Amino acid sequence: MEVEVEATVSESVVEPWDPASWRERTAHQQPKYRSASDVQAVEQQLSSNPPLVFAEEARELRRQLAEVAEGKAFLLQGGDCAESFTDFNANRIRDTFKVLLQMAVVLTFAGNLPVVKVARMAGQYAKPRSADTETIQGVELPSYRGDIINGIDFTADARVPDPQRMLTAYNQSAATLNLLRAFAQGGLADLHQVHAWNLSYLENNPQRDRYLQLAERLQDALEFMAVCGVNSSNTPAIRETTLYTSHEALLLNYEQALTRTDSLTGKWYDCSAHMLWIGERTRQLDAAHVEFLAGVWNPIGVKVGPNMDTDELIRLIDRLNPNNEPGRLTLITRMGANTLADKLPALVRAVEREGRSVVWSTDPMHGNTEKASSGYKTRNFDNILREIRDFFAVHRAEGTHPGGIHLEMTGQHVTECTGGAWKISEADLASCYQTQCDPRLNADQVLELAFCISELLRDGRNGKT
Ligand SMILES: O=C[C@H](O)[C@H](O)COP(=O)(O)O
Ligand SMILES: C=C(OP(=O)(O)O)C(=O)O
Repeated sequence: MEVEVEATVSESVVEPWDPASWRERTAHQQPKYRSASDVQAVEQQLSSNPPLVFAEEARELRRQLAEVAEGKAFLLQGGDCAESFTDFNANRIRDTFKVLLQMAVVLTFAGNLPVVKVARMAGQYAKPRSADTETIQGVELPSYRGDIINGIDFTADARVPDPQRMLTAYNQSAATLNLLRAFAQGGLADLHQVHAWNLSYLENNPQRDRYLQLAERLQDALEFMAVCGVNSSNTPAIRETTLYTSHEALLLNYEQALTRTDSLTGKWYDCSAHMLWIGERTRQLDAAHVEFLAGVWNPIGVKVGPNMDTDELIRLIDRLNPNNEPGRLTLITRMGANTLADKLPALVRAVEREGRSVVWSTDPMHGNTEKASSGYKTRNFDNILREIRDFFAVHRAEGTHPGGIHLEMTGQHVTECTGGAWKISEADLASCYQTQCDPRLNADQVLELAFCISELLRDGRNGKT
């Protein structure tokens, strides 16, 4: 399934960057399409389609992430493990939008820091896999690699990579982005709505009282401001928000086709999303994904797993952010609750020693995947929380800023991760297990986590470690 294009360019040779220069490198985790001419036709179509985002928006996100790098803001990044073509509807988009915003309100209020909101949405359609094939009851088929590549049904036909899927992903991303922009600017994000949201949404939530207390304090603050003449009609900051989009830049044919020169600055931007990241399986220094993202000016992220060593990290940082610009690069650690406290300090010290400016964010999901006895892939809430707590503790000890969190989550009431206040057990997983690939936190678990993180942020503000 995986195409390994021979590497022909050595790391030390500096070639002029071009959106196609990744094709000279080894491209991991790419589909093997049956017809090169069909792929080219789709690429051509995508290249002539309008960009999904505007370069200036990506620059604004970079400016905001620079604030995070300097310890003056916090990054909240989250959304589906993988978006789906069939479960594509307004309610799902709305529910994830709402839960992200609720989290952001909790974190802003407690942390007293602006929260930069970045959704894993409007383009998160491609998945790297551990194995090229999967076997069920003796039948072996190619792995599902995300709806942009092949189908999830376990049939030989569905698993054939189809380039036309890139066009569907583009169209659905455009529609998702359109709705997110409408929600963000059209009144759904009004802080006055916080009460309205939670009444139906949190009805049975064990955290309901804590959330209501916070919402009431927020309401008091808004009423006080209204008395002073500051309200939704004269202050957009109360009525509107900005939610940026992001996804793993995995399928490079698609990313290249959406890469454009910005008319204002003449620089290249990947206009498929505001922020792109490189996954743990594709971050090899001399390979295609690093080559591609090194050349675009979007803010970018890179996953940092437990095997990263300090030299490799510094070389990767220098390759992706050679001018050491704050806001350009987010390091998303995903080490596992049992490993992070051992591995992270050396990496943080090396980055500090070398004077590199990065945003440190934690993905507490990908290092904590386990298999339940029923066979479901799951993650336990306590392990997720433990990795987050250790992340904060390491950064507090090193005097650096625990800058953000990266979650696979949904606004739906799924049962994919065990634990949390509702004590989802392994036996409960079957009742609503809907993910395309990896287990997500559900709406209640996400909100519970937001309260836990808000306490960590508050402790930091009060100087506790
Ligand atoms: O989301 C990340 C990866 O795509 C996922 O964890 C891979 O899962 P696998 O190990 O089942 O292939
Ligand atoms: C594949 C992902 O993560 P990682 O690269 O860290 O495994 C992901 O975030 O979807």
